This record gives sequence, structure tokens and C-alpha cells, in this order.
Amino acid sequence: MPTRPVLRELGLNTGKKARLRRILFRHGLCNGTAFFLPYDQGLEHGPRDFFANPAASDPRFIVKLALEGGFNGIVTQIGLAEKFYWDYAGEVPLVLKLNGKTDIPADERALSPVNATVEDAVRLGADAVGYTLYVGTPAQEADFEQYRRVREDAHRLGMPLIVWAYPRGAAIEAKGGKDSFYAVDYAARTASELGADVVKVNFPHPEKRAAVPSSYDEEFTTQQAIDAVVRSANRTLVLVSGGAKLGDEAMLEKAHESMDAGATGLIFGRNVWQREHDESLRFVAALREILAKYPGESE
Ligand SMILES: O=C(CO)COP(=O)(O)O
Repeated sequence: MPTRPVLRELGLNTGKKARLRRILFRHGLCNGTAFFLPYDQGLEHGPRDFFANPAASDPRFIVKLALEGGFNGIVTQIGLAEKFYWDYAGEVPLVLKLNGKTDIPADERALSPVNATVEDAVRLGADAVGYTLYVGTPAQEADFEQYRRVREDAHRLGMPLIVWAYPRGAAIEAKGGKDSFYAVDYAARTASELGADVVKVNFPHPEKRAAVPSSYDEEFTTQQAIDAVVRSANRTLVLVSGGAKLGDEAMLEKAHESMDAGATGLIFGRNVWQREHDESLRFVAALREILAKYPGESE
């Protein structure tokens, strides 16, 4: 079983360490695990994601949920951070997403353009920045180059860098798809090799296979698959994403398996906020009970 890396093993400079500690421990409010509330789906998927709970289209609904649910941070694009974070600045850590795109064009040549800078994140009082890296698309080369500049700025300004490592494109589809074990494992390794402090991955599905024989053909359990993904990320902290809304039992099971594998935490959006406020908080409390079993070290 892989072990979860601790802060001193991550090669952080002082600013990154200070900010990551603020996120993971929140001055004693949190236990060294991470539970993020992402809120960039309005850009990435469009307002249809709010149909299930129209109240969630208001960013204030999300920040209230983040505060009452004891989240380690919220994730937004710059427009919402500029207009809504002022009221809550310093109360809940902000992760500023630096790139993003709509889902209107097809994914095949996916490249998520940068629309904000690490300097913006510093000005807004953010404790981390997020970058979506599409692994395996024909635009990968340009993506790596764009990413390199963000990584350099994040290092210079002491800002933790969280990489949304998303396998995409026809080559990935041929090898089992974006949430196959192959694709998620490769994406985790890529983010680690390219210097991410934290990587966000989808939960791997070992039953999704390539059409042609591959090294991922053996029968793997989901636990073995997520163990391997965390091992591939090595000294990059792993966050496991929620994805489209599933049954609560399935989500709690996913959370258990991820934490057992050595993940640092969870980043669940739609599964949390596509329901009314009290119902969200009940679900969050069940997830927090799981995270409470995996306290981390502060050094
Ligand atoms: O990280 C995420 C979006 O940025 C994950 O969001 P979902 O849980 O809604 O898939």
C-alpha cells in the first residue's frame, strides 16, 4: 500500500509550505487531509449543472457551504474570485484556477487557455493556484509549454500548484478512455514528473480497457488501481475528484478507497452542491467522518 507523502518530503519553498499548511490544517480546524469545493463547472460545462439545484448558481451559496462544511478551500475562476471572495477573504482558503475553457468545442484538441496569473492569485489572497493539463491530446506540446510558465511563476511567488490532470483525446479513447486505469495512472505520473505540488485525478476504472492488448489488461480491483495511481504520483499530493452525481454509497466507497490508497483528500463539486443546503451538509459530514480517520503530519 503506498504511503501518503508528508510536507517535508515535497521539496516546497517557504511560501508554498506556509500556504499548504494553511490549507491542510486551517489553524487547527482541519486535520491535514484536504476537502475542496470546486466551483468552475459553470465555465467548464455551462449553467446546465445548476438545473438540479438552481440556488447553487449563486456563488454565495457555495461559500456559505464551504464555511459551514469546514472545507479546506474553494476553487473558482478569476471572475467569481474578484466579485465574491472579498466578503470571505481569509475565512476559507481560495484556489484560483488559472486556465479554463467551455465544453462547446469538441475535446479532441483540448487546450485550456490561461486567463489569470499567479500574481492575480497573490493579489486575491489565494493559497494555491490550479491548472488544467490535458494529457494525451494533439495540443499537449503547447499545453506543456503554457504550463511551464505557470509552474515557474508559482515557484517564484511561493504559491502551491494544483494540477487537474485530465487525459483527453482520440488516443486516450482508444486506450480505454479518460477514466480508465491506464489514463488516470499516466496522468498522475505526468503531473508528478512535471512538478505539480498537488494533482487532482479522476477515480480510475480498471474495467475500462484498450481495444488492443495492453499492460493494463490484467484483472485489477479498484483498490489496486487507486493504489497504483497514488504510487505514480509519488511525492505529489493526490486529490480524487467526484465527477457527475452518483449515489451517496458509491461516493463514500470511493472516498474510503482513495484515502486507504494514500490520497491526501477529495475534491467533490456536483455531488456536494447539486442538492439543497442541509442535504449537502449531511453528505459532507459523512465524508468528513472518513477523512477524520486519516490525520496528517504538519511538518
Ligand atoms: O475538480 C472538479 C472541477 O474543477 C471536480 O468537480 P466535480 O466533482 O463536479 O466533478
